[in-house]
Amino acid sequence: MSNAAALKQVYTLAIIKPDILIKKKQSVDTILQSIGERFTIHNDIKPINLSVTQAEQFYNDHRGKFFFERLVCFMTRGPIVPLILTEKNNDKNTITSWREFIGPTHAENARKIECLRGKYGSSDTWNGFHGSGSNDEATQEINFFFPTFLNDTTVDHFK
Ligand SMILES: Nc1ncnc2c1ncn2[C@@H]1O[C@H](COP(=O)(O)OP(=O)(O)OP(=O)(O)O)[C@@H](O)[C@H]1O
Repeated sequence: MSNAAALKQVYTLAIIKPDILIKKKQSVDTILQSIGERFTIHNDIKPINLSVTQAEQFYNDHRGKFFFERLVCFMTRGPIVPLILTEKNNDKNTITSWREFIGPTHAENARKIECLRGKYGSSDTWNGFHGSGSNDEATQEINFFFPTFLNDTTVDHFK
C-alpha cells in the first residue's frame, strides 16, 4: 500500500440525516459545534437532497432488508449534510471514534448512553446520523459525495 493510500484512511464519511434537518433544525448549529470540537470538518457544510436512485445506491448493501424502502423514503424526505471528518486526537481511530460519538443504530440502545443518536434520534430508522463502518466504506462513501476530494492534490491528505 502506498503512503498516500494509507494516510487517506484517516477520513470518515458522516451524514446528518433528514430527521435532524426537518425536526431538529434549531439544533443543527449546536450539533455542528459539538462535532467540530472533536473532529475536523474537511468540506463545505452544505445541505443536499438525495434522489431515490442515489439513496438506493448509497444503501445498496441493505437492499432486500425489511427496512430498505423505509430507509430510502426517509433519506429522500429532506436535505442531508454529508461531512468528511477526521478525529482531532491523533491517537484515536476516526471511524471508530465517530461511530462511538453518534452511538448505537437502534434508538432504545442509543438513549442509554451519551451520544448524538441518543440525544437527537427519534427511532431505529430516524436515527439522525450516519458513519462509515470501515476504511473501505469511508473511501467509497467519500467518493460518492465528494468524487474529487481524495485525489485533490491541493488538499493536504498527509496531516
Ligand atoms: N432494524 C431496523 N429498523 C429500521 N431501520 C433500520 C434498522 N436497522 C437499520 N436501520 C436504518 O438503516 C440505516 C443503516 O443501517 P446499518 O445497519 O448500516 O446501521 P448503522 O451502520 O448504524 O447506520 P449508518 O449506516 O446509517 O451509519 C440505520 O442507520 C437506520 O437508519
